[in-house]
Amino acid sequence: MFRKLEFSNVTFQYKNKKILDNFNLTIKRDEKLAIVGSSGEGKTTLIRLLLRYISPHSGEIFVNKKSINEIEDWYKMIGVLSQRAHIFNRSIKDNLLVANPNAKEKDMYKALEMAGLKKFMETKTLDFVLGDEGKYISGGEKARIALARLLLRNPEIVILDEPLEGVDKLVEREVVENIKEFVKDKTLILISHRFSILSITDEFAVLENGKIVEKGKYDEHSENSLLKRFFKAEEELTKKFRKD
Ligand SMILES: Nc1ncnc2c1ncn2[C@@H]1O[C@H](COP(=O)(O)OP(=O)(O)OP(=O)(O)O)[C@@H](O)[C@H]1O
Repeated sequence: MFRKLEFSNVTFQYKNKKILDNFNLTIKRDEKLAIVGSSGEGKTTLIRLLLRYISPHSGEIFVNKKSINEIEDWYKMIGVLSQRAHIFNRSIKDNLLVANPNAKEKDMYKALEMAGLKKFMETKTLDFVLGDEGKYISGGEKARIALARLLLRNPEIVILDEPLEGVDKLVEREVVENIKEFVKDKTLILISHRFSILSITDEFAVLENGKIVEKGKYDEHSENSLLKRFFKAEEELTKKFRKD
């Protein structure tokens, strides 16, 4: 059972470019944390480290106080929704069975609906073939198939990288509510620029210059923090568009 994830003095660089620099972060079971940072700060790099696609150049990542590399069922524990989900040239059903071979059709329809694909499914059956890399469906639909897959997998730790990518505003609120319900008894790491989804986390960690510079509830962040500047910028943009 997952209890604790710990990045301890992790340093990672691509060629000469340092991305993470003595990075420290602890995430406990059931915590719901958003990682906020400007583009290129290393949020996706963090996910790749967690997936063990890359390894720290120094420092270590611990899961339940053991090295992440020693956790045998790590891939069962975590589920990642990334921006580059792989869609197979098979039916919707097969694309979902990859996540959970025991899933029943009833569960698949429920997961598709929770992921915001109710309307999409009104004209299709589970046998609909998605095409090579999902060429018969839109980018947003691909992202939501990937979300449905994650819902069916039901991992202990959920990592969401821009989960609302391709979700249009009309169903956004519903999808956010569904994700909120889904992660209620799970550990969540969320990366997003969309403010509606950030509301499902309890805490925000701000990534800047390879480190977490602030972590805490919204009110605990300083007035001039990147987090508050992000929120303010979004608010001002909304106001400006309303006016225009
Ligand atoms: N394979 C790679 N080789 C070299 N540089 C890379 C590689 N992958 C990413 N980078 C660089 O590392 C930095 C961090 O990338 P990363 O994708 O982790 O950022 P991010 O915070 O997720 O950005 P965004 O919010 O735009 O998705 C970026 O400057 C990026 O250009």
